[in-house]
Amino acid sequence: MPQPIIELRHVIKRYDDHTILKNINLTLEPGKFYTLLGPSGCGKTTILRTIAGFTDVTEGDVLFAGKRINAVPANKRNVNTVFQDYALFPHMTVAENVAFGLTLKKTPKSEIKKRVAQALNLVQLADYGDREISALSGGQQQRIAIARAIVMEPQVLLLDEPLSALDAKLRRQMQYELRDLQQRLGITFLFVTHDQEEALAMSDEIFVMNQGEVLQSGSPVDIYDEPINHFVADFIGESNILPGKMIADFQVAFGGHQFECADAGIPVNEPVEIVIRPEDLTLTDPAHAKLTVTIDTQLFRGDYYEIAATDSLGNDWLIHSVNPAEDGTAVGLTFRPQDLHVMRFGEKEAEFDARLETYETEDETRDET
Ligand SMILES: Nc1ncnc2c1ncn2[C@@H]1O[C@H](COP(=O)(O)OP(=O)(O)OP(=O)(O)O)[C@@H](O)[C@H]1O
Repeated sequence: MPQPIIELRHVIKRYDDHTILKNINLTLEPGKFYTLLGPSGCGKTTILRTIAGFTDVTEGDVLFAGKRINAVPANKRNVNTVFQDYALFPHMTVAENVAFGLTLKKTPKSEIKKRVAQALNLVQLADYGDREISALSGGQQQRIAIARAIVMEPQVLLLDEPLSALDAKLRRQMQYELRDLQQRLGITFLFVTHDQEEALAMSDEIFVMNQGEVLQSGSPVDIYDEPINHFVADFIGESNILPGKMIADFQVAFGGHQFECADAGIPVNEPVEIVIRPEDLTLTDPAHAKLTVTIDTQLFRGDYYEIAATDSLGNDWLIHSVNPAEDGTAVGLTFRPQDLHVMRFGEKEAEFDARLETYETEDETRDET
C-alpha cells in the first residue's frame, strides 16, 4: 500500500456532553475518490473539518503524508474545501474569485493569470473569467467553487455535499464531471453525501457512517453486495431484510424454509438477518418455488415494476421485475444462493472481513472440487 495521504487515528470529537465522532479510523491513499456516506447529523462534515483544520479533535491524531498535523493551522495544510453553499464572493468576477487564494499568498500576477486560466479550463468555463458570479447558473457556480479550490493545487480536495443544490439532471452530469476531474488531476477527493446512489456511482471507496461511527468501508460493489449490518443494507439501496437462522455452513433458514447460501463461519442455530436485493428476485410459478408470496401492489418505474408482496409468515417483500404481476395472486420467488447475504447481529467490521475471506477461499475450493 502506498504511503497514505490522510489518516485519522482514533479520532474523537466531543462538544460538551455530546460525542460527535466516536473513535474514527480512516486511511486515504493518494489519487483516489473517497466518499463519506451517512444520514444527516452523523458527523460527515465534522470529519471534513478536522482534516481541513477548521475543527480541533478532542482525542486522536490527524496525519498528512505520515506527519501529525493536529496543530497545523488550516491555511498551512495542503488541503482545500468545496463547501455546500459554494461560498463564492458575489461582488467579484469569476477570475477574481478563482484567484483569491493565490492573491492572498502573494503569488506573482503572471502566475496567477496562468493558473486561473488552467483551472477555468479544467472546469470547462475557460471564457467565463470576466463574468459576474450572479450571472452564472447553479451548475456554473459549482464549477467555479471547484476551480477556486483546485487552483491552489491541493493534494487533497474535500467536497461537502457539493451537488446538493443542483437539479437531478445537472447533478448526474456533475457526477461524471467530478469523477473525470478527479482522475485527470490525480489527487485525493473526499466527498460527502447522504445520497447512496451518488456514493455508489462515483467512489473508489465508501465509508458508511451512522451516529459518529464508520460502520463499514469498502468499494461500492463490496458494500452493496455484502452489507455488514441492517443499517448499511437498508441505507445502501433497497433491500429485503428477513430474520433467519444458520442451519450449517452454506445453509440458512428463513420464511419457513431452508435455502442454500454462500455464507459460512457462523455458528449453527445463530439468529441472523438475510438480505436479498429486489432485483435479485425472480417471479415464477408457485409450483416451482419454495417461497410463495401474495402480490399486494405495484408501481411502474420506467424500466421495471416495483412489486410489493407478503409471504405466509407476514414478511413484506419488494421485488423488481421487468414483467408486471396481478394484484392478489400468489407467485413463487426464486433467487441464487450467492444473492442471499447473511448478516450476524452486532458483527464488527474486522470479524466480518475475516469471515468473508474465509468463505471466499472455501468457495474457491468448492468450485475447484
Ligand atoms: N459547533 C458545534 N457545536 C455543537 N454541536 C455541533 C457543532 N457542530 C456540529 N455539531 C453537531 O454534530 C453532529 C454532526 O454534525 P455534522 O455537521 O458533522 O453532520 P453531517 O453528517 O455532516 O450532517 P449534514 O448531512 O446534515 O450536514 C450534529 O448533531 C451537529 O448538531
